[in-house]
Amino acid sequence: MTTICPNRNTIACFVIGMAGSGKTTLVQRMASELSKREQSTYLINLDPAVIQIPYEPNVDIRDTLNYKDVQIEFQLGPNGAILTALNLFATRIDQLVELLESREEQVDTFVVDTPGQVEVFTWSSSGSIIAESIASSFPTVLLYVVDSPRATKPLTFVSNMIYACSIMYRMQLPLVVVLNKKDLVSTEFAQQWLSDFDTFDEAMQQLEGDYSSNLARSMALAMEEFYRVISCCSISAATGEGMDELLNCVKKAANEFSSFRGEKNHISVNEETASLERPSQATTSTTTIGASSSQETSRQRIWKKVNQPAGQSEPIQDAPLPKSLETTSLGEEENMLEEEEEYQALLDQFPTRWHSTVE
Ligand SMILES: Nc1nc2c(ncn2[C@@H]2O[C@H](COP(=O)(O)OP(=O)(O)OP(=O)(O)O)[C@@H](O)[C@H]2O)c(=O)[nH]1
Repeated sequence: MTTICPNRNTIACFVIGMAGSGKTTLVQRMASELSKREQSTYLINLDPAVIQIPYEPNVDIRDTLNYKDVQIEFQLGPNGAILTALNLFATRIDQLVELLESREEQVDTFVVDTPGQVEVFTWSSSGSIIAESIASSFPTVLLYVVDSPRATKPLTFVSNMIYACSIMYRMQLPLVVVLNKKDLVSTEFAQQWLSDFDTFDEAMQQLEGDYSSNLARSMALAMEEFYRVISCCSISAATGEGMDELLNCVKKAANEFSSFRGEKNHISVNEETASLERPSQATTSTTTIGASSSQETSRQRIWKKVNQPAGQSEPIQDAPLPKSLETTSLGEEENMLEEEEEYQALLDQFPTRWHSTVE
């Protein structure tokens, strides 16, 4: 018996949060702070719609596909195009994981920047697939970035916390709440509201009588357990203040991930091989992880997930697969090859160019 990832030292951090909260600035800051500590980072941009980023990503979704082309090709609005771009990217997640595994020796932290439309990543099947696939190989942590000046309003604060809580439960990964922009506003208010309901209640009393204030108070009360288990830190991604605290929180969360997965993921060596196998090599494996059916390859599982309706976290067991992904007998090989080519042609509409500054 062995485990998938608990002993791996390279940590993966997904930086998520509302638009404008400072995710991209934080990714850049993490790279520079870790570099000062002689630790290397590997940066991944998953926002297909971003025009300019202030760091040089090692992997950039924009190299894989053109967001504008997706919008025109599938006649989609901006959010639909981001979602479709992520779906297409998710079909290649096994390549990404393989690439990250090949960089493991040189890299201390993978930092993943996500789209500003937070729900597009956190509530889509492709977002889960990408996060789960990386978490199946590396200790993975979610950094939920909060725009602190905006969160000074109690209602915005509690909405942010409910959102963070729902993301943690949906993605099943440890989460660190990062109160950003502390150079603009003291974040003490948030630390107090998180640790002491009475102080939050006092702030809410100023909105007394408002329907939403009563709701927010009861929600805050219900959230107390969540507040107890999450870790929280205050930083300024712009100035670098608080980064020591953040990096400590990341380490603790990664340890928590490792000990949790260490207990959960005791699976046989065959199963481990099957879960990480490249689709073309997956022919004789007879084991699988979790709820997936017994002879599924990783590509089959991904295909099912990408095609399942939004909001459905478990793969649909009988979701239609392209024939090329079904288990086939030797007699069907010719057909399979044809359909494999069709499938590949679909993917090849979007030129892939992984580039790496680590090399
Ligand atoms: N003062 C201050 N400004 C910050 C800080 N972090 C980010 N900003 C500013 O906030 C704005 C948004 O920052 P981004 O890093 O682009 O935020 P984002 O979450 O990646 O934005 P989207 O990609 O649109 O979701 C920029 O003008 C940043 O310069 C901070 O710690 N302090």
